[in-house]
Parts: sequence; C-alpha cells; structure tokens
Amino acid sequence: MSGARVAFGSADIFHDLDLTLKAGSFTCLLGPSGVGKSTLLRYLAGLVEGDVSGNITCSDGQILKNRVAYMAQQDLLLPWRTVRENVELGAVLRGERPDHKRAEQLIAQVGLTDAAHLRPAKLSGGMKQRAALARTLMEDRPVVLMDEPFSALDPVNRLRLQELAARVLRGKTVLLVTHDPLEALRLGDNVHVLSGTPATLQDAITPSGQSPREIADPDILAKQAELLRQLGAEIAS
Ligand SMILES: Nc1ncnc2c1ncn2[C@@H]1O[C@H](COP(=O)(O)OP(=O)(O)OP(=O)(O)O)[C@@H](O)[C@H]1O
Repeated sequence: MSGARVAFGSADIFHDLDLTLKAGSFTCLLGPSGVGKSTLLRYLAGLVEGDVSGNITCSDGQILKNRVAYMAQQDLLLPWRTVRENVELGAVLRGERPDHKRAEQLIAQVGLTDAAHLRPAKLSGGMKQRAALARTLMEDRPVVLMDEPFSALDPVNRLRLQELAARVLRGKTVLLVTHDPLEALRLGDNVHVLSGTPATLQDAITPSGQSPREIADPDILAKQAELLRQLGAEIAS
C-alpha cells in the first residue's frame, strides 16, 4: 500500500501513508482510539467510500480485493442464520458446497459445539465474536484482515483463541488491529503503532521467535514497555 489517503469531510485521517505487508507474515496494528486503524483496514479491503486515493499492490501483481477475508469490529453475523450457517456463509454465497467437517472442527475449536444450532440473538457478545472468528478462519483466503477479533473475550478464552488464530493463520498474510500490546507481540511478526493527525505509522517492532509467543518472555515484556511508550504511556525505565 503506498500513498494511501482517506479523508472524511475536510479531515484527512491519513495521507501519503505507506505500508508493506510481507507475504506470509503476521502484522499487528495498535494506536489510540479514533486514530484510523479500522479505516486503514477497511481501506485495504476496498470498503472505504468517499475521498480515497493511493495504491494497493500485491507483489505477484494480482488484485488484493478478491483474496481477502475481513473480520469487522462488529461481528456482522446474519441474525436469521444459526452459528453453523453463519460459519458456512462464505461458501453458500459463492454457490459452493460448504466443507461441513471443517466448519464443525472450527466451531469446536472456538468452543461453540453446543451452540452451533443457535441464532445470534441467543449468544453472548464473546460467543458471537468466536462465531465470527470461526467464519473468518473458515474462509481460507491468503490475506486476512481482522479488526479487534478478541476484544469481547475473557482473558483465558482470549489466550486460547490467539493460539488457534496463530496456528490456523500460519503462512497467510495477516493484518490484525488490537488495543492490546501483549496480544500484538504474541501474534505479530511486525507490530506498528499508528498515531497522530493525520495518522502516521511508526517503525515496526519485531518480536523474536515464532507465534504464539509466551506472554512471560522477557523480550516480549521489554517490547511491551517500548510499545506502551510509543502509545504515549509514561513508564519508568
Ligand atoms: N464513514 C465515516 N464517515 C465519517 N467519519 C468516519 C467514518 N469512519 C470513520 N470515521 C472517523 O474516522 C476516524 C478514525 O476512525 P476509525 O474507526 O478508523 O478509528 P480507530 O483507530 O479504528 O478507533 P477505535 O480504536 O476506537 O476502533 C474517527 O474520527 C471516526 O469518527
């Protein structure tokens, strides 16, 4: 992505923004509320309408838009479909036969087997988010854009589903927005902070080792302090 610009009314959310997502790598994006993280994700997914310019290119010359799985901040489950039907929605919309076995496996991995027959109105916020996560992982696209996919989960489920996402998404090109520096460092090969108005990207922080990384790893804890400083926190060194 190069020279990206999005403006709403007279306000530039960002302009002349460059970001390269290395193929097969996991990138996390942090930043204060309202800075433009979701807008950046939506820009990459081709979903921002209005005053938009810039280039999105893939290293193999293909069009990005058709190869993206996108998980929005609101779960966007269809209210009249059950969990299972929502998870299988992508294939149905494309006129393909859903892979029921894979859907069942993912539903089990996000802990929703007993709720697979329920409609979204009967689910808690965290259950809806797990269903939306299963639907995103079901898509098996090379590029995955996720907007705070674990925000509604309790800490234990959050850690568990980070591990699932790290495993299922290995080898894919992922951009994940989160407010949690530790989550970003557990999962991301590159972690960027978006800040300012118009927003700019700070240099990536690159945790060592393979994800999902140990939360108590001293390198992760040191980098967490560095990220919090980039986010504006005052931390004694
Ligand atoms: N469709 C829109 N029309 C007008 N303004 C918008 C639109 N979408 C987003 N904005 C504005 O753009 C700015 C960035 O919003 P965005 O949702 O990208 O922030 P964010 O960093 O993801 O925030 P959060 O962490 O709270 O989710 C905000 O000021 C928001 O009000």
